[in-house]
Amino acid sequence: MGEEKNVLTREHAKAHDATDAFARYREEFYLQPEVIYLDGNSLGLMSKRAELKVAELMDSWKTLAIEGWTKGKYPWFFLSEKLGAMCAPLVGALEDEVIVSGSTTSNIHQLIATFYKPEGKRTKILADELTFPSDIYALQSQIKLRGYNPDEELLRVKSRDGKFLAEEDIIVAMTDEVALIFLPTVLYRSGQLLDIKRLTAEANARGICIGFDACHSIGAIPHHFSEWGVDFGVWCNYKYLNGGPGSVAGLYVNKKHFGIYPGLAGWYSSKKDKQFDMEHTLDVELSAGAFQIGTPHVLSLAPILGSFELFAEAGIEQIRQKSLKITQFLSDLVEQELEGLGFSIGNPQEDDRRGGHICLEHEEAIRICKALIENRIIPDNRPPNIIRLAPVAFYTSYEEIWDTVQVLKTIVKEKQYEKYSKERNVVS
Ligand SMILES: Cc1ncc(COP(=O)(O)O)c(C=O)c1O
Ligand SMILES: Nc1c(O)cccc1C(=O)C[C@H](N)C(=O)O
Repeated sequence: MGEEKNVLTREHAKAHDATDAFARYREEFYLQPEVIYLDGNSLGLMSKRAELKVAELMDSWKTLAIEGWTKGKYPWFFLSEKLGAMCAPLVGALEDEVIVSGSTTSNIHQLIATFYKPEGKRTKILADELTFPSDIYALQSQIKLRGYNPDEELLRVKSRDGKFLAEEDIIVAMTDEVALIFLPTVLYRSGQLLDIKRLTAEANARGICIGFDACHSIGAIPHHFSEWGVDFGVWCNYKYLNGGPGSVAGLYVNKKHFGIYPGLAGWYSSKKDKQFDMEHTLDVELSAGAFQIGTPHVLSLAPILGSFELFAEAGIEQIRQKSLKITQFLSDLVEQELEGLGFSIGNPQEDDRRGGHICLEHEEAIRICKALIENRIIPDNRPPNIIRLAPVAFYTSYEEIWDTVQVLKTIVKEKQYEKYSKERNVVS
């Protein structure tokens, strides 16, 4: 006799919520009434801490004006570095290996412009065919700027199944023609978590510079970039880090590269005590701060200040444990409650192979998403057939997960989705 699996019920969800150490953090966020928000992998919710810091930074502008650069509770001139130090534990780096600056894509440009050094036969950039389009556009344009043809120099490791990447295939592609490797930590559609440590070791062994786009892992998964020898990393702060729409992004550069001249230099690349000498010779900052360009977006930095406080209090390891438990609960409920309704789980099941969102596959993904939204459950969808559901440690309850799966069952059983068009929304 096979082991009888316990049937999960709403009572199980309630029991998990009753013992969830993160339940108390829900009151730290503005939860929309009667809404189950599962799109934190695209845009995180506003926290009351974030709101407070925006008010404080606005007040510093009001009361200090130009003196706000060096006076007040959060002197603006040093704010990017302060936030970098607060973010460092989330990527496993030294405080001065991280800076909060730019946007994800502009930081990709900055770091590829800095570290892509095509020479002789070593001219290729190794990426992958599943990576986020903005990453590819940035890589293509950077290759063109060097006078090379991206069709020849940009390599994209193929997926064997259209969902996942095999580390073996990536390693085989690390030939002596590769000048730089740029990969996601977590794939934005399938939620696959790559073996960053292994890939970095293999790249280092071959003398190839390797960087990662950590948009879908930072704030949900612990990293040890510095210890692993990762050369550089980029990420946005508006997803799991709840920094607000369009919030300033983050980047990491390993200390072994300190002193390198930034590919995209500006006066904020300068050593702090030299910047206002106004010399035409840039005295490059000996930290990740060298990869800033211009004046920091102070009011967009403000919410991140509040949000990072919550991460410091909660701890990324504890956040990951909640995330693993609640995404597993969602997966188990999908298997139990949605059998025979055309759904499949599209992300890896193993804890050490999955990120913070569940990739739920269905041929009617777009229309089911529209029906979920009408039921006030907020996911998003991605081609070809993916509904992304991201339970977030800080503000998602187990009972919300139970309710979500019940609504999914009703939407499909009653064919509620049939009333919607098959076209995706302009922003999805
Ligand atoms: C993996 C990944 N890389 C890059 C981007 C682009 O980021 P941004 O628009 O902030 O430059 C996103 C999200 O939009 C993303 O998910
Ligand atoms: N950056 C976004 C935007 O400017 C508008 C709407 C969504 C986004 C996102 O972050 C999408 C997200 N990176 C994704 O994984 O698809």
